[in-house]
Amino acid sequence: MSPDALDPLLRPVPESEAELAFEGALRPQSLSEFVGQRKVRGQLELLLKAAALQNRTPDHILLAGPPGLGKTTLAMIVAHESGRPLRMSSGPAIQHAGDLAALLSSLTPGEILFIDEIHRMARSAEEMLYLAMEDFRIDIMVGKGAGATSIPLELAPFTLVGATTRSGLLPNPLRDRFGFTAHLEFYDNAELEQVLRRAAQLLELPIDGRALAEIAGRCRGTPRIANRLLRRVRDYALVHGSDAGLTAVHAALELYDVDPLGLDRLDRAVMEILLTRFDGGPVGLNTLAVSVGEESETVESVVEPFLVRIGLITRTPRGRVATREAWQHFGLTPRSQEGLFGNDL
Ligand SMILES: Nc1ncnc2c1ncn2[C@@H]1O[C@H](COP(=O)(O)OP(=O)(O)OP(=O)(O)O)[C@@H](O)[C@H]1O
Repeated sequence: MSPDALDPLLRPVPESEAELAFEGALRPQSLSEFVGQRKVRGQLELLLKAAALQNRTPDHILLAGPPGLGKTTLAMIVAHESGRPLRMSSGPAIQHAGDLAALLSSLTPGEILFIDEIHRMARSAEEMLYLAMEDFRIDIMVGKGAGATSIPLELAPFTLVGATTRSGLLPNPLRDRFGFTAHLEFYDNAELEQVLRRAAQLLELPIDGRALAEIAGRCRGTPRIANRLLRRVRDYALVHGSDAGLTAVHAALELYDVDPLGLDRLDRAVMEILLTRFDGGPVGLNTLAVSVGEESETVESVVEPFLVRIGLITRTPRGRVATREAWQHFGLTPRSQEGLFGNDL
């Protein structure tokens, strides 16, 4: 199952044209509008200013972190702040070195090239990218076998902004060619309230602070989910002719099955299997993924980072282990007391 198949309300990727338009309308345009990630903002600001002062293309940038935390938004901001055009592509669209060659050779001088999910690019294209990033040059192979020759092709200088939810999957030579890697973290509740306040203003939705705080606490530390929950609360208030207050928030989130911790169906499935079938672990990630009928990549990049962050599971050398808080949250009791908690291992 891909992230597309997750709970429609909480899934990390947009599901429709309407959703994309909604996201687009709420996207911050500048670093100063971008909420949270203070360190990353400061680092990017310095990098862009230095490039502007030297009148050169900014260094290549890698944005790493779970879905929905603002990687695409930051790529757009980099282009906007540096006054350069933006070209957008994605790893899965680059299946052959030829796809990448066509893309790179069509760039205009100084263009920002955004490659989302860069870890999913074809291996042959990755190798071509090394040279392109370093020397703004590629070698095009013509012919096959003994008669094959390579023709060098000069490229216009460009800045690559790569985004990945799995930076560990990138080969070192590729990772090393980025001048700067930003690791995006989950947002805290105060930051999410700020994201929500800004979105409510843009949507012209009157909503009080307690309602915002309640949504902020249930959106998996993720701005995309925060905005999506806000939209459901707005729908609820509209249909019921009510205020978008705490009552509407509770009713809407209950209707959509959003857990008080913001856990979605897949989070809950992973936790329940870990607690009930494996008695709290330790258990390997692949076994967990197979048990919930999910790909390991989705469990590792979408589910696990959040569960670790809120302290429901810990990673140990022997596998994933449920914490004391996990047993409490699910109202379950461990079968045996021995070696159950991550802290005790
Ligand atoms: N720091 C932020 N401040 C305000 N809004 C944000 C912020 N980060 C993300 N958003 C909002 O969240 C939504 C999702 O952000 P974005 O598409 O940039 O995430 P992403 O990390 O690229 O996700 P994916 O990995 O799934 O492509 C956008 O609508 C954007 O407006």
